[in-house]
Amino acid sequence: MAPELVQTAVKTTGIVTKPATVPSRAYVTFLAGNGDYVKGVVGLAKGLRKAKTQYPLVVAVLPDVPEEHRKILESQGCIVREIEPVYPPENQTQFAMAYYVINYSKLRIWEFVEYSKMIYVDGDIQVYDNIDHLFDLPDGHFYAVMDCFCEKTWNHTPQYKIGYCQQCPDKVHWPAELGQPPALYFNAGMFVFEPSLSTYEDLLKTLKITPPTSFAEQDFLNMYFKDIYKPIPLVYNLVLAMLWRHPENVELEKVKVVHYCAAGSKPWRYTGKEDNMQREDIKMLIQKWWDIYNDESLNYKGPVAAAEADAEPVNLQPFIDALSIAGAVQYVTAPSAA
Ligand SMILES: O=c1ccn([C@@H]2O[C@H](COP(=O)(O)OP(=O)(O)O)[C@@H](O)[C@H]2O)c(=O)[nH]1
Ligand SMILES: OC[C@H]1O[C@H](O[C@@H]2[C@@H](O)[C@H](O)[C@@H](O)[C@H](O)[C@@H]2O)[C@H](O)[C@@H](O)[C@H]1O
Ligand SMILES: [Mn+2]
Repeated sequence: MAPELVQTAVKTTGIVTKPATVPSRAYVTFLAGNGDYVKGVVGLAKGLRKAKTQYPLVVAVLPDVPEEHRKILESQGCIVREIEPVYPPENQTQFAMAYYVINYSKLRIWEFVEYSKMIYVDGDIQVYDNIDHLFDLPDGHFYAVMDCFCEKTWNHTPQYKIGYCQQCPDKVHWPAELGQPPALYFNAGMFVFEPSLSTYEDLLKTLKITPPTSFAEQDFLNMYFKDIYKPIPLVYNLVLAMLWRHPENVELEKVKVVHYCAAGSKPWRYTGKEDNMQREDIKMLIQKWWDIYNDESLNYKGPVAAAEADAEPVNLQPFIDALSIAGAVQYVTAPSAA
């Protein structure tokens, strides 16, 4: 696959720069641990195939992802790349919800400079329609969908306490005495970005002097990209809580990307017991995820098989004859046995 070849070239020269080649694009996700998130990534790989994306899926794996899981992902056509964990400033992680600290490691994807543009998606995201057109968005910006502040995971914030949410800024106005309303804030489960070594180095340098906060790398990325962030429609990352917090903003039949981030909504762990998990739309979306995960016709068939599946059989003999007559090709003949 071209990206891997480019990647090898970059590694061989040792000079990691943006190769002056045709822009290369890929989806990228992040996998940590030896648990069941690997099912999320398998589902994502099959969903992207069903949506007929023309780009590969790179999986940035932490060292604790077992070889068996890596093989499963490679068998589904994923490009598996090991990354080192990224930890926030020493002994300050108590400010971030422990569950989220591992997500700082997502920052390593800015180092994937063999790709000119990437779309990051969490492993608990499913892509139900082709979104390749997002790669054509103008460079120089950070594209992501706005988040919602109404779930109790936000109960430590002033906006939650006064009932303010950017999804409905006219419902509860931001009080002047609190100063400026919060800048537009994106959900970091899906975003369109340009890998860059200078940005990567600056991200890590800035992280070293930025105390962790509740939503860990999501807060950090919102702070870092505040000036170039451009919201994109929620059809590109439906944060499930929007269904019960802001139903007036959701046209479910138009949604292209679903983010299973609400408590209890990870399809591969779904029990239906948590709040909102018995909703008909939630049950439909869980089934929709499983239909893709269980669809064997969506399994990766390999580059050759895939090419053969589409190509007419070709008789290469006339081509070889023409080449040998023209003397264009000096076939290396095996040395005589004598
Ligand atoms: O044990 C874990 C936790 C998280 N992740 C990865 O980190 C992402 C962010 O975590 P999660 O989606 O659970 O956060 P949420 O979007 O639910 O807040 C996941 O989608 C996975 O890609 C993982 O691979 N293993
Ligand atoms: O590490 C912080 C995480 O923050 C985000 O999840 C949050 C956010 O969506 C809140 O709005 C929800 O209330 C909450 O449940 C959910 O976990 C990203 O989806 C995830 O990838 C990751 O960056
Ligand atoms: Mn997620």
